Amino acid sequence: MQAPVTTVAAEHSAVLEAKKTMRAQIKKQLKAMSSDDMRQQSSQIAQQVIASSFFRQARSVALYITCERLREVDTMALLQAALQQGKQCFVPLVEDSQSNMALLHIDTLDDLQPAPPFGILEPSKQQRYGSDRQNALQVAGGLDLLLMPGLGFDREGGRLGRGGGYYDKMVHALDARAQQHGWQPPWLVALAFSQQLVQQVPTSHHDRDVDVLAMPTGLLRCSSRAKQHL
Ligand SMILES: Nc1nc2c(c(=O)[nH]1)N(C=O)[C@@H](CNc1ccc(C(=O)N[C@@H](CCC(=O)O)C(=O)O)cc1)CN2
Ligand SMILES: Nc1ncnc2c1ncn2[C@@H]1O[C@H](COP(=O)(O)OP(=O)(O)OP(=O)(O)O)[C@@H](O)[C@H]1O
Repeated sequence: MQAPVTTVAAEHSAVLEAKKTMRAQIKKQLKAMSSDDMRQQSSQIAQQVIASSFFRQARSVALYITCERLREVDTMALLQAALQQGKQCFVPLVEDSQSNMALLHIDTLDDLQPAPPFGILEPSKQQRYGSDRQNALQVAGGLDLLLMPGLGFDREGGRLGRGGGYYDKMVHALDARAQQHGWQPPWLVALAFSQQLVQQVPTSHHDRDVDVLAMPTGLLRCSSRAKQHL
């Protein structure tokens, strides 16, 4: 039987409220971290990822470019390793405030420039010679690996983002394309400081769990696919 609309709406607003509260709590924890702690954990996380089978085997990788203000796990060492190993690299370009983001191909760090309002480095839409950059939804065979940011995570792979819905929407599109062609969906790997691991994050129906949580102490295999194949 379908739940009455009012119950669904009440449940929805309870989840939104719980997300808001948890975002505020985790932001406080992140603010309390020293730069040394952040640097050290970021370097340990990068080492774990670089040594992993999902990174070594990936021909195409999408990853966010760390923003100091957002106090995220630093991805620079991962981007450099991926470029050096000849992997195809894709990074986010926010298109609008309706959860639309593109993951665009870059060849070098010089392809990035700071974008308002947070100064996050983003690729230009076009390459130097005017041609459009390839987008992760066009990779032949599908994207292999998506390294994701977020605020809070749990051992089951639950992920609490910043509320923009950008990654939810992108993952949905990547999964749909993989399914349409009978390809493996990309490995979803979230990068997390130890301060970001919580008992359980509140989730809505559109939130997709990640496969792996990369933490300074090791890789947590969350999904059954990760437990079986990694
Ligand atoms: N490094 C990085 N790049 C990314 C994301 C991200 O989370 N991290 N995004 C992921 O979606 C997209 C950008 N979307 C964003 C959506 C919301 C907020 C946001 O609300 N930020 C702050 C406000 C910080 C401030 O004012 O200093 C917040 O969390 O309160 C930031 C980015 C694409 N690129
Ligand atoms: N697949 C989707 N298509 C369109 N809108 C979506 C999709 N997934 C989520 N959204 C919208 O995005 C908004 C924010 O969702 P939510 O709070 O779960 O974001 P988040 O997971 O914290 O953000 P992000 O995915 O960018 O890290 C919601 O209003 C939701 O309706």
